[in-house]
Amino acid sequence: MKKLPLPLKEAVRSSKKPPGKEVLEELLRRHFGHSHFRTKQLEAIQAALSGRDCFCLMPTGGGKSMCYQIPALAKVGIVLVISPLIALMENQVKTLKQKGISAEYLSSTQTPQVREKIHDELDCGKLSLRLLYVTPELVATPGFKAKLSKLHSRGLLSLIAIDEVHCISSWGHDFRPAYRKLSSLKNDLPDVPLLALTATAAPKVEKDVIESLGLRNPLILRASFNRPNIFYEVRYKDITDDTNTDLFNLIKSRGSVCSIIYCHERSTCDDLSAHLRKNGISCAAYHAGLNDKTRSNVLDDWISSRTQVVVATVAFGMGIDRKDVRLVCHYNIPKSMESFYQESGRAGRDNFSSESVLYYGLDDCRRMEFILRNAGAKRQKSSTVSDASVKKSLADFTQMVEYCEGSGCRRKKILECFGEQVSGSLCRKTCDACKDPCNVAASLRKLGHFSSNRQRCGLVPVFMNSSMDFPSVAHETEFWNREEEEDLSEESISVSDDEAEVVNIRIKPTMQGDSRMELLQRAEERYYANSCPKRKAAGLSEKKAISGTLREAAKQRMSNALKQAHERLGIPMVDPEPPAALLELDCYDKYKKAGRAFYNSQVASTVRWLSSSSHEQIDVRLGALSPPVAVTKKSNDLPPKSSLMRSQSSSPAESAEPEGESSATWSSSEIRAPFPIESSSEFAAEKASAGPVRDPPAGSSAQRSRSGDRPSGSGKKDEGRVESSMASFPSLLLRSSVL
Ligand SMILES: Nc1ncnc2c1ncn2[C@@H]1O[C@H](COP(=O)(O)OP(=O)(O)OP(=O)(O)O)[C@@H](O)[C@H]1O
Ligand SMILES: [Mg+2]
Repeated sequence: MKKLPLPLKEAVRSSKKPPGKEVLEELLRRHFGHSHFRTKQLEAIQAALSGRDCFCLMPTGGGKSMCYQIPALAKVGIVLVISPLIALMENQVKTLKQKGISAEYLSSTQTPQVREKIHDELDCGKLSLRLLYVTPELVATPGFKAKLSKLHSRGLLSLIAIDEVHCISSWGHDFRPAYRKLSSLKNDLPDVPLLALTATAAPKVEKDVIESLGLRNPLILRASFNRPNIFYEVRYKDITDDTNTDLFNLIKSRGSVCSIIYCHERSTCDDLSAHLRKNGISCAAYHAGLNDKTRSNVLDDWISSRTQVVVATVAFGMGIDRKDVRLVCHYNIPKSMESFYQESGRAGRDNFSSESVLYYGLDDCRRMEFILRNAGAKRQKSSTVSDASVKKSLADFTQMVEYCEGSGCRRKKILECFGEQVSGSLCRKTCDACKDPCNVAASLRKLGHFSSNRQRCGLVPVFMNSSMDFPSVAHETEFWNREEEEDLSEESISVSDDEAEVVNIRIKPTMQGDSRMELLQRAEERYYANSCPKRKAAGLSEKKAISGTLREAAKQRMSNALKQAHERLGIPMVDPEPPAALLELDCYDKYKKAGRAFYNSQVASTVRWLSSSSHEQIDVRLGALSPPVAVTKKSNDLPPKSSLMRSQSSSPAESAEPEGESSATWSSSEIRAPFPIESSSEFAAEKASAGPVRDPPAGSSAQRSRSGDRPSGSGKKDEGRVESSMASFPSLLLRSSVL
């Protein structure tokens, strides 16, 4: 419901003198229901109202938004808020409107009509809009710049607030190139005050922000980074029997509280989420490999409490605005205290007691170290990063390792990393080291034994013991290919940026199947990127291409998920590989043209689906995917091997079984698709040469792999076949093992 303008507000807005504390507190109470300002809010507001530039550093959840929302109510004209995320803008505008405050946002996601209406409002004589949220990309456009100049010349632009301003600095953790374009604001609109807001405390970021924006004699405000309502704890993977079980027990023991679990890798998110769900926890994965729709559904479900736990990469980041998150777990060590603080800080934004639990593992630690080295080495090649920045990344990471491997107060350690010197008594037993020092010391002793045993066994020492100068293994590690997200809209980049997504470091003989597969996949992707121009010619960029190795890895994941489904449902276990191949093929058929991101997303959702579906549901789906089954006397009523080696058909005309195929063999020891898979160039070539309806030669890959190809199950040739709907999930598994 829209509130009538307050007489107070109108008086304040028309006055030339900046309002005093009492008046501002009254606005705070009247519009937001809070009785007093938090630390530094009042100073920031008064700076903005007096026309002074201000750099405001406040912790996550500290109340930065209020620093520009109150000036919008207290001064004539509008406040322009530059924000990196549409989701964030939407959210704030919605909340403000609910409070009767006139606010809008402009973005490409809105309809032309809505945008036009906002522009009309900006152009009209009597402006009622108080806050306008925009992206940095929009601010940089000449059209919008002209609009701002016009508003300014009419005396209607009272403040420009730049939220998440650390995005301007490549030293920050969320560098966003478009923020750089904001540098011209001060020149274009010199007498409009700028309010720069961030929770990123690195002094280098602060300097960079002030210089890049050209802030003039800014008031610099820094609030304490202490989050007294968060309890900090570290658990040690290497001395824990089973981390997944430990994590499950932790979540269970807290009841159905809203939680976030951060992981480095997308596949870990999918698998961990499936594991927790299997054990009865309402849970979903969130990462940049999922399509926009899935991500937005996951977010909606979590925000509205339909899902309790989100297992996410760093893509679940800025703008996640749920205040009652009670538990944030890190399944892998973050790359810096900065990242850890931001992520763990998503707990307890409502100031109620919350927890941060970090699972520290020596392998994770080594992995992250290598990644940081390699990322630096890679960027150095493109000469954008100096050796100093690699050293800085490693130094930042060392702080994180010290946090985990130290026995002192965790809170003190965090605050020291942000330059705050505090006494140990500040914590009041709100971290594991202060609450139970003996236990932490004992864990660290065990970890020490474990680590020296590893070294005796010839494994490389852990980070804290390793030299900063040991030979580079950069070529053995690789970041997740971030560029694959390029086709997402520029405005949603921050949501999709899994910066710390990592893969395993080196192929060791002991490496688990999935890790090996992932590493091989990267190698294959690199190979294609460097040496396969044919793919480009075929119209499939290498960034989007679905490699054979990726498909093998996906089949392996399906196979594991099927095994887990079998355990969960108590179905007799047989070879899951053929049904896994069918499920993978289904994903491939649907998304081969859309590209890798969509394919990965579909694979992940199938794995999730397997983790929660009933026997009947799986049965029906596999039945629909499986080819017709031939009943032959020769094979003791088992279907011929060929029956699992074809895909579905929608066209009876294309259904005749090639004679030669019935003798094809199936080896359960290797993962195989139900038929040979055409390469993308083959696919493109066929597309180019084939007519709309054409029967390819019997046995050709085109005939076998085209989505919809399938023997009819009727006609003379197919006598004795039974329809695929009769093939049940367990029987499919059983059959395949015998075959
Ligand atoms: N003076 C205040 N008194 C009580 N609550 C407040 C006050 N100011 C802000 N809040 C509340 O604090 C919460 C966090 O505010 P806000 O979203 O502005 O934080 P933030 O600093 O922008 O955090 P982030 O860095 O995560 O974006 C909100 O629920 C807000 O209503
Ligand atoms: Mg904020």
